[in-house]
Amino acid sequence: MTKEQAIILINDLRKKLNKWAKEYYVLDNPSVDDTEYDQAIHQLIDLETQFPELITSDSITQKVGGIVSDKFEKYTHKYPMLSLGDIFSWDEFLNFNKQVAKITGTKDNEYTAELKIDGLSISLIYKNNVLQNGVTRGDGKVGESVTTNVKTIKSIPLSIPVKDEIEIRGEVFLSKTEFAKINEERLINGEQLFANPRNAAAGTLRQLDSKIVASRNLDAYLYYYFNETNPINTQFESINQIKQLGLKVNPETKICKSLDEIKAYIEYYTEKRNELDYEIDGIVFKLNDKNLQEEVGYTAKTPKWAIAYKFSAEVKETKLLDIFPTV
Ligand SMILES: CC(C)(CNC(=O)c1ccc(Oc2ccccc2)cc1)c1ccc2c(N)nc(N)nc2n1
Repeated sequence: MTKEQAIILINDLRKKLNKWAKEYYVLDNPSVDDTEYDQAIHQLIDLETQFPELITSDSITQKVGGIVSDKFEKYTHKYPMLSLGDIFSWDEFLNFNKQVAKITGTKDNEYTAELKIDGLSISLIYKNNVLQNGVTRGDGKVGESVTTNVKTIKSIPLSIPVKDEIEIRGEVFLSKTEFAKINEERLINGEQLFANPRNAAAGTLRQLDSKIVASRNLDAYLYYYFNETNPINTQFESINQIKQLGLKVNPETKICKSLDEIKAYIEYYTEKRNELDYEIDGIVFKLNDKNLQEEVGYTAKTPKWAIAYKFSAEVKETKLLDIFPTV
């Protein structure tokens, strides 16, 4: 095969594989079966092995990991990764809304409601269409560059169809199903078990061997979009834009236009959380309008236009007999 023929084949395979990967890992709606996908990826790997000069950093073959780092480089966030104030009751939410109303002039504020995934925060920097960096939150100002590991997360695309420099942030997590699989394997190998999906995700993302990271199916839901060139006016539109770019957003996200809708959302997910295949530790409410967000402003560490409504820590049912077998 000539190099020219290989270039045509490689580009066709990459286009197909990127589309199929997005359908499978982001939209959870595959259009081809695993066999067809696996055949195409092996054909691409063979071609890239024959013509290594045709390998590009955003080729899907680069998502399989294999680089072992000795440490992670520090990375200073262009904008701080802020944290959230916590509340634990409906009365506290009413008080939060009252504080916001002092600035916005109305108690009928429009909020987005977003599930608070129990994972770890990540910041993705794309420039010239390509994923340049994946950085942990760290202390909010300086994080660790875990780009090699982030690239192995199947639902995070290595390229997006926009050239601007864009920062997309969200939560990396392990599903309950994946967490159980990993701990089962560790039990068989006599390794120490992870305490919960959050610890397992954090331990995995900070693995120095990206092959191990690729073997554990980390996932991510993104919720923060920042594009200096083309800013977006509402939080809900930002999430839509993230989705348009081919990244994964949480499908339970809604706009709440009244206190009744907010109360209903809280009640619904307080029950429904046990049915989700990922752990959540609360709900994040954000003033939807970005101009109002800037008016309400920030404290040193948190926005004053967002709040985390935390669920009471799950009380694991423990039977008395488990504790006092002689009872
Ligand atoms: C709201 C924000 C704190 C993100 N926002 C920011 O980090 C942020 C950072 C600088 C901003 O603007 C500034 C720029 C320069 C200086 C100061 C602020 C604005 C927002 C946040 C934090 C955790 C979240 C979580 N676990 N789940 C969901 N669903 N949403 C979350 N949202």
